[in-house]
Amino acid sequence: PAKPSQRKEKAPPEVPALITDKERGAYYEKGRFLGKGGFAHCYELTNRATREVVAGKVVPKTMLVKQYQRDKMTQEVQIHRELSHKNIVKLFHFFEDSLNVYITLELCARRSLMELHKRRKAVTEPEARYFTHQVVEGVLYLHDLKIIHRDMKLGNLFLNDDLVVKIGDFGLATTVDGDERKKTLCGTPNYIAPEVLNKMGHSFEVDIWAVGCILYILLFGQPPFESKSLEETYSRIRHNNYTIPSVASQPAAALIRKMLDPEPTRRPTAKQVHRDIFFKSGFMPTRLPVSCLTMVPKFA
Ligand SMILES: COc1cc(C(=O)NC2CCN(C)CC2)ccc1Nc1cc2c(cn1)c(C)nn2-c1cc(Cl)cc(CCC(N)=O)c1
Repeated sequence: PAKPSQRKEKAPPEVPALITDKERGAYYEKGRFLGKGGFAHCYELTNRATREVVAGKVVPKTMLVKQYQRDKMTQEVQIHRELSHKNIVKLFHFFEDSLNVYITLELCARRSLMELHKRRKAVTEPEARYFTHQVVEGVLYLHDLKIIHRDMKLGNLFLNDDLVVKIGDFGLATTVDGDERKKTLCGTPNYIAPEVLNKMGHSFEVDIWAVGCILYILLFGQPPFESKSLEETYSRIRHNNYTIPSVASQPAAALIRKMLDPEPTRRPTAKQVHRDIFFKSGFMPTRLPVSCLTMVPKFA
């Protein structure tokens, strides 16, 4: 068997205590480990000069030996670095040293909607409106720029100290030229749309499908097509086999049904979702207390 040092995806990167961005003459002190995803490990990095704390994604160059791996990372950064919106994680810098490639990103100190979901399960409808509305504003910004995220999921919806939602991880994102339908997707989105499974070509509508899954989980505490096995989940997606609990409000049920329409062209655009009656059909908080991370809020 391969020696541990040769085992590819498991070896954590060798990360120097002081990380140097030679081109900019910037130095970062490595802080605590925040988590890992794909080939990347993420740490809190403190800029030595400004004392600003950022999220630093570190990818060992040993993971980027094949050209397609380098190309994928280059595309992720090329797309992400151009973005500037309150509901999109900011990408600050991208640099390398002899061992690793580094990406510095906006630190979201309250982690992501995944951790909130694990702790709270279903949240109140005002909270679901609050979070989903911000996700839709971020998706609207991306779609206006002809960018499809393609991997919208709770773990990629980061939360800062004010519980503002920030869409991150553009590892599966792509740009659309004209009316083309994308034929390939290298990776496995979490809330995968039927047209991707059926390889019928896909476009912006896959992000709307994912937002439908996200709203469903926030309101009902579990994914709409959740099953014991991936095959069973895929079968339920192909058959559009899900139910909306009777506790759902009519506007919530109607919006979810539209976003989870098996026919992509019948799904609402991000603009139409943004204007949907669901966001006006009840209280929409302008901000949330951090206590929402752990307990049901008492709205005055
Ligand atoms: C202070 O900010 C954070 C703290 C934590 C945290 O407390 N993680 C603990 C660390 C200790 N272990 C035992 C439990 C998780 C996690 C994430 C934080 N912030 C944070 C993390 C961030 C970002 C912004 N902000 C961005 C952008 N990309 N990533 C990013 C990148 C990777 Cl490769 C992996 C993960 C972990 C998955 C997750 N959803 O937590 C995140």
